[in-house]
Amino acid sequence: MDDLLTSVRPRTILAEGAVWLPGFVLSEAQALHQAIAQVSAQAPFRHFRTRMGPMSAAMTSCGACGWVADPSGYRYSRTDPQTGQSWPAMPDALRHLAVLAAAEAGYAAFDPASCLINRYGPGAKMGLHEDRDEGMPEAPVVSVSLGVPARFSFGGLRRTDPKRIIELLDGDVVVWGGGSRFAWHGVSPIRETFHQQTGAMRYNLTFRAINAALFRP
Ligand SMILES: O=C(O)CCC(=O)C(=O)O
Ligand SMILES: [Fe+2]
Repeated sequence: MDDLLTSVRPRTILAEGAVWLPGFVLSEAQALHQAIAQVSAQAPFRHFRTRMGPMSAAMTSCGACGWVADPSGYRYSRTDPQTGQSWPAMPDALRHLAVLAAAEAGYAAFDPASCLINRYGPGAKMGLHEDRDEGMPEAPVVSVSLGVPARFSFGGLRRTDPKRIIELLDGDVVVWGGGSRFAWHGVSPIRETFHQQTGAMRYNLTFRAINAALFRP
């Protein structure tokens, strides 16, 4: 079955430096779910409030720093503002898969400092944006999808550039770096469907190398 799906959904270059690896982590989904449960037991999922209101995706992080947002802006922080503690360490299984996926996409020696975990329920989305706050333009972003499908838009370096829309399924990985490191991307509202492991939820993990000079307390 895996082989069939893999042949029907071959790896695809989305743009220069951006590769979609369908099903790349499917066989490790169980370990990924365990890692998410372990991280979120220490650093619970929460909906950050930005200037625009609460985000529809719930988030948590692990690693040396985590992504945080409040009405004053976005940043990477060494501590979880909700608990006042350091973010949980990045589980080895997560780091290992992210490094493997990066290498598979042509990025050797990827060293992620952080993994941001997004949890999307039905209707949750992520508006078009660029991942710009990492200060490591040479390192890619490695994005892992689990659970129900998502329509992912992947564009160019200008917000208005044409977008490719792909359906990300359980176990899919997208890696973007090089000429696509600052490509605009976003997630359409999640449709109400069911997945054996996650119910109505979709999880997305993005692994990022981050310049330590940018970590805030
Ligand atoms: O959920 C996704 O597929 C993308 C998430 C994303 O772009 C981000 O967390 O910056
Ligand atoms: Fe992003």
